[in-house]
Amino acid sequence: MGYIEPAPLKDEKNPFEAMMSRFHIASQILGIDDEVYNVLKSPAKQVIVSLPITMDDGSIRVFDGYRVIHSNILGPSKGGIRFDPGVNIDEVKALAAWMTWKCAVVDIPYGGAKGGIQCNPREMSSGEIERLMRAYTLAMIEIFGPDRDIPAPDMGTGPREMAWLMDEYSRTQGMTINSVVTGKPLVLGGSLGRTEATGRGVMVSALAAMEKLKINPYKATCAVQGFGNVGSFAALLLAERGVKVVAISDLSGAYYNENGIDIQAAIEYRNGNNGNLTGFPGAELIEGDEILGLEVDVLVPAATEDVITSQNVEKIKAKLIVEGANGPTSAKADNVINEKGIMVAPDILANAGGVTVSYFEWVQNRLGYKWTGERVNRRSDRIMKDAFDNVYRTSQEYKVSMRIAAYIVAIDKVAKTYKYRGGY
Ligand SMILES: NC(=O)C1=CN([C@@H]2O[C@H](COP(=O)(O)OP(=O)(O)OC[C@H]3O[C@@H](n4cnc5c(N)ncnc54)[C@H](O)[C@@H]3O)[C@@H](O)[C@H]2O)C=CC1
Ligand SMILES: O=C(O)CCC(=O)C(=O)O
Repeated sequence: MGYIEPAPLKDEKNPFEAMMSRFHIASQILGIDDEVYNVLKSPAKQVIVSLPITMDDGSIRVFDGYRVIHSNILGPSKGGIRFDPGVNIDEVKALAAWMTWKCAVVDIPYGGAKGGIQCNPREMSSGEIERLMRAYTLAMIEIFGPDRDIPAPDMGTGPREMAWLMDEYSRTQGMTINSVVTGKPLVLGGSLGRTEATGRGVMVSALAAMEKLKINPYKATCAVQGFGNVGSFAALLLAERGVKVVAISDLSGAYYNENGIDIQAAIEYRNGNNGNLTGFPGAELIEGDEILGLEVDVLVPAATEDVITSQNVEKIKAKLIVEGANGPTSAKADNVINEKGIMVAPDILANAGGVTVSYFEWVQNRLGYKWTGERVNRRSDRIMKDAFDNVYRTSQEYKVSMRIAAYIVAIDKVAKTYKYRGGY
């Protein structure tokens, strides 16, 4: 490959730039040719829609909706839908590309996509959210499809929203097509294990990394930022394996207990408290950002992008970072982390348990058959562990960080597949 200037990092907190900077480094190491580089860096399709919704008070509000398909080289594109006030096109582009790399790292036959709506679901009624989800589905009717593009949950969405999407899509087709979306409720063809899957994959990655670092889980401490789907299950499953989770956090603040937090109690509290930890009595309230600088063995950022940046990376004391969130670490912070010798199980590896079980859900829907939870967990654990070992081996072989190694594994697979397919 001829020398290609890396996209200059104009804005450290721009997730697409962060993705591109790692993509560039790994592509250079692999020496992929210019043609493939240019194909892989460019999202295949970007769709932006305006969604007028009748609110409960009778007024009409217009929401911006996005879907970006980064690549369908490995198969139909796959990726979640985010409901958050911060959603924007650069974020969705980065998240879509990360899906491409993630599916390749765990070797499942999907390309990458992501969608989102700029909205605040915490301030909307269930009826307003349902109308928004159905309008978004109709606007994307030409994009979605069980062999084209298959959405799933992400921040701010869950099984309820996926059920509405499946129903709206099925109405337009005149029959029930449950394989158009994953992360559905069990009664609609959801898979056992999908709700916990991303957190479970984080736990498997964390234990695999602790083994390499010779950290005994029964003597280890951990802090988990974000207490939604990913963070709460990661915390619960790590605690079940002996790790002392001393801190958790969400948008309401961070909660610290040096003796370890009862995670099951925290989940029950959150579920009965409008989905957040405000007033959680099992720990002391500390400043939200303090969670990143705690004296712990393992740090699990499981909230959102760019929480670890050049501004706060020096404060990190953990020996291991396991990224439950997508893009929690900025590209600038990577250098400091590497200099400090902190191991990172990167997002495109550590949080791939969710899409892995989404794949199992899609397979089950297409077979019209249900797997047991035991089968789902056994197979996803094996995929996650094999992927971890592969990325670790690659990092040793190329003498690079686990993050760059994960990109090398992914780009190599997608680039080779592109070459075999040819004809572009
Ligand atoms: N749900 C899934 O299956 C997957 C999610 N992810 C990623 O994991 C991350 C979290 O997603 P979910 O758990 O699904 O979302 P969620 O909406 O269920 O939970 C997000 C949690 O993070 C908290 N949060 C948001 N911003 C925060 C901040 N600045 N500081 C502290 N806490 C904050 C929220 O209060 C909430 O507790 C996102 O980056 C998402 O893209 C990655 C793979 C799959
Ligand atoms: O389950 C899926 O298909 C995608 C989940 C997701 O959006 C992600 O891994 O970031």
